[in-house]
Amino acid sequence: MTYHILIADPLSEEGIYPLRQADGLEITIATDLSKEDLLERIKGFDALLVRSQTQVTREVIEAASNLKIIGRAGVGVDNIDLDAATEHGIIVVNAPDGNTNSAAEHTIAMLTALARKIPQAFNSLKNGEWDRKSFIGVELKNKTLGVIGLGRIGAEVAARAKGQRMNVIAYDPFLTEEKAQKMGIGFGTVGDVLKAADFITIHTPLLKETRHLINEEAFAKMKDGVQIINCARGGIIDEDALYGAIVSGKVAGAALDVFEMEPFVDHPLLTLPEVIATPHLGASTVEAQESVAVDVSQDVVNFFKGEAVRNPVNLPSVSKEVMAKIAPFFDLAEKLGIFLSRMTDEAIEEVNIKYAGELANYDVRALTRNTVKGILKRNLGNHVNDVNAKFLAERFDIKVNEHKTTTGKGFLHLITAEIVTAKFTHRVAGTLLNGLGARIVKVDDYVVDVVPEGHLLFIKHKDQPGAIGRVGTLLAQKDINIATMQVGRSTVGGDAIMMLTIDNRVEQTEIEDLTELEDIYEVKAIDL
Ligand SMILES: NC(=O)c1ccc[n+]([C@@H]2O[C@H](COP(=O)([O-])OP(=O)(O)OC[C@H]3O[C@@H](n4cnc5c(N)ncnc54)[C@H](O)[C@@H]3O)[C@@H](O)[C@H]2O)c1
Ligand SMILES: O=C(O)[C@H](O)COP(=O)(O)O
Repeated sequence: MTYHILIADPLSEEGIYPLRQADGLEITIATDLSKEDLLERIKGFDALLVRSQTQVTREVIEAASNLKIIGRAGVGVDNIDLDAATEHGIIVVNAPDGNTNSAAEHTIAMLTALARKIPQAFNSLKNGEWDRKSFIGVELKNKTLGVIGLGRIGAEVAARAKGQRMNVIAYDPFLTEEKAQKMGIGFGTVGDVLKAADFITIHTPLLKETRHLINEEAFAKMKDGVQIINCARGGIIDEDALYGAIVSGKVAGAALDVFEMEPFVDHPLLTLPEVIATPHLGASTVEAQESVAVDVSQDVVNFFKGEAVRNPVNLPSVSKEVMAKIAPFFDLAEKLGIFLSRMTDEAIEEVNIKYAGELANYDVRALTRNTVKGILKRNLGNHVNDVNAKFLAERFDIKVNEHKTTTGKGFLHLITAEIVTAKFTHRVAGTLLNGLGARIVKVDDYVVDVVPEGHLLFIKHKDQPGAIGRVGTLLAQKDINIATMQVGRSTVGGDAIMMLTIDNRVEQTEIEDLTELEDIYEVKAIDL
């Protein structure tokens, strides 16, 4: 099988080495595609790799009928419609760590250039002037740097600013007093940071909550003569408000690497002498480009090899340690879902998944998604996958609940999956037995011991002599070999079940014939 990869923004050739090395991947590099060209060409591709330039809109995703993975060689995924990708079961991966250092260094370069008016002085010199009066700067030492967003880049910038003997104050919703103390910085609300800072640097993602976070109202709270740096995302600062604040003298300078509309070449802000700017170069170093391209390429290779990706954006990421604990249960979790989906033809209203024993100590959301995927597969086939399983469950008004208890109920680990319909509740439980592999150990209230593999028949019947024999005889007449058989009953002469593993898939007519046998209530064929 060959997977087709489209690289639509320039990526480091050294960085895409993992893709070049992998078997079964065919790479097409086509950068600077127009929107129309991308829409036209995307159809044939299984993977799309981009930086921040290519806009992966819902329209693009809808046109991409084969697309399985989008790789963003960088951090920001605001150019990718994540909801559309999730709905279409397309996994989005990024490279969150590879350009942190470069972006932090660029921010410090911008801060220093801004404080000392280096670009303006250089321009003047290039124009044949020797002007030593117009470019009086300010020192960074003892000034306060306000950092809004203290994630990977914000924290690196804060550490470097301390090296410049600046005081740092930060706001981040995840910043605690203890952490701030450890870092040797101050912390407060956004308002506190805006009020205290001589320089303000922004390092948040662009989200609904951060769009125009720095607006007219925010400028009003700042010190007179404040200077602003934005190496995060355009749109976090309201550019019209910034223009007004500079013209009014409130803001003494701004250093911008990112803009609301990129490319950004013809904007009033660029006419102001107080503004210095670079064309989104924060991550543009040899090292960062190689690093982000390697990370994202490796995830694409992992994905097509069926292995876990390291940096999923539209799936919760799971640490290596947790992954090692839960990965052996992936297949069982999905099979419990498939099993349950065959237990009823009614609309499922609720899914409850209970983790007992050691498993309850881990983040098992990936297993829950697998079970939900198994349940939905009956009606959705390959349209459901890990990425969209929970989204699709929500769309069908199926509530999914996860429960955990560390008491193993006699097993080291036990997963019990349950579906609730308007009339019935069905449940199936499974475990992994040391050295023996997966087992289904309970179906509804009946204890069984069945390998979840191949073709199963689940038969409900009356506990009467002859019932089991009649089933065996009919299957023999149809030339269907029984590999294993388990029986269980609630009370003598009451309801009972048979669980058979058979060598061939049974046809619908054969199920109907079995159902017509005396004392047989219900027959379900389950292919795992
Ligand atoms: N200019 C460039 O070329 C360049 C390069 C790399 C990254 N970036 C951008 O830099 C930004 C930061 O990247 P990162 O890797 O540090 O991301 P990160 O996820 O590590 O950090 C972002 C931080 O912002 C915080 N945050 C979210 N909402 C906030 C709010 N309302 N107020 C304050 N803080 C808030 C988060 O809690 C998080 O700690 C992103 O927008 C990314 O796209 C730009
Ligand atoms: O979010 C990012 O990683 C940066 O903005 C870098 O974007 P780029 O890959 O287009 O340089």
